[in-house]
Amino acid sequence: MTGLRVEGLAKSFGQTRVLDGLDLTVTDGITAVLGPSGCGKTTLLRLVAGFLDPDGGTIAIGGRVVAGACRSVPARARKVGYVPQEGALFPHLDVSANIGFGLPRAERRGARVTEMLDLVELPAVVAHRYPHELSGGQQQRVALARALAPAPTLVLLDEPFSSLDAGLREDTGRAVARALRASGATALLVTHDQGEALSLADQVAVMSRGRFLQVSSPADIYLRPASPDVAGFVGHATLLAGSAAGQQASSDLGDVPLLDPHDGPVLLAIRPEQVTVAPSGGVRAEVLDVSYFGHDATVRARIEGSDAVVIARVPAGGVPDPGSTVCLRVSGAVLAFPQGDGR
Ligand SMILES: Nc1ncnc2c1ncn2[C@@H]1O[C@H](COP(=O)(O)OP(=O)(O)OP(=O)(O)O)[C@@H](O)[C@H]1O
Repeated sequence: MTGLRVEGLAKSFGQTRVLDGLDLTVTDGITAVLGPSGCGKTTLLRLVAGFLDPDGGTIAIGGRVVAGACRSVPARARKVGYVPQEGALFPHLDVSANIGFGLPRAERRGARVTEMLDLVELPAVVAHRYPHELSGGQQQRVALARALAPAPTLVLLDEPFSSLDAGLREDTGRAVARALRASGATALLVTHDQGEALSLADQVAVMSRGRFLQVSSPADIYLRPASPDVAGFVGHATLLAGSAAGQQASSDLGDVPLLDPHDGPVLLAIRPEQVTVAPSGGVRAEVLDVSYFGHDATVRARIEGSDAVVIARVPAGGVPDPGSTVCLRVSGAVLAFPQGDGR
C-alpha cells in the first residue's frame, strides 16, 4: 500500500504561490524533503497533516484521499503522526503521559508506552520524568515515541533535529531513523540539511520554489543530479562552462573526461572531491578562502585569467593559505549538462 500520494498539489498565500503542482509518491521507508528556507517544505507538511487545505490537487494517505477532489478529512482522522521542530511535549505531563496522550485511556500507562520507550532507545526510568528533566535529544525521541504510539500510517517530521548541536543531531537522527524503520511506519522528513537527508532517507525529494527538482535515491541525487540546480544545491558542485566532443570536454580547468558523451556547449558539474589541489601540475588558481573542518577542508580558488571559482576538498594535512597560488586538476569523469545548441 502506498503511504502517501500527492498529485498536482497547489497552495497560495494571498498572491504568493507557495506550492506549484507538486507530485510525490512515498511507498515506504523514509523520504526526506530537502530544500532551502522558504521553498515550501513546512507548507507541504501542514497540508498533508490536515492543518491547511490545498487550493488544488489531491493528497492520499494509505490509499485514501484525505484532501482535494471535494474532500477534506480532518487532521485527527488522517492517521498521521507529527513531530514538530522542537518536540513540543506537554510540559505539565511526564514522559509516560506524553507518549500515551493519543492512545485510548485504558492504554495510556500500559505496555504500549514501555514498547515505545524501548523503540526510541530510551531507558524505562525516564518514564516518570518531565520534559524539562530531559536533554534536547531525549525530548525529540519522546516526541517521536508519542507520534508513533497510535501506530499511524504516516509520520511527518518537521526539521526535528534543528535545535540540537552537531554531535547530538547525528546520534538522534540515527536513533530516530532506526525507530522509524523498526516501527514500519512511512515517514516524510523535512530538512534543509543535505547531510541529514542523504544519510537518513531512502528517498530524497529536492525542492525549490514550490516544486520538486528531483525525487530519487540519495545516491542518484548525488551522483546523477537531474539538473545543474540540484548538483549545485546538493553537494556544492562547481558549475563550469565547457565544450564537449564525445567523452571529453575542454574548460577553464583544462580537458576533463565526461561521464556521458556529449557534443557542443555543456555545463560541467564538478564535485569538490574531484578537484585535486597541488603546488604544481594543473591549472593555476588563487586561493580565495578556506573552510577548515578538522577531518578535511574546503578551498575556494579563482582560476588565473578567468572569473571561474572552483570548490575543492583537501585533506586536513594539505590546506593551502588564502592568497597563495595553487594548481588544480580534475580527477575522474564529471557530469555534464547540455546547454544552448547542444541541448
Ligand atoms: N500562513 C502563511 N501566510 C502567509 N505566508 C505564508 C504562510 N505560511 C508560509 N508562508 C510563506 O510561504 C513560503 C513557504 O513557507 P514554508 O514555511 O513552507 O517554507 P519552508 O521551506 O518550510 O521554510 P523554512 O525551512 O524556513 O521553515 C514562505 O515565503 C512563507 O513566508
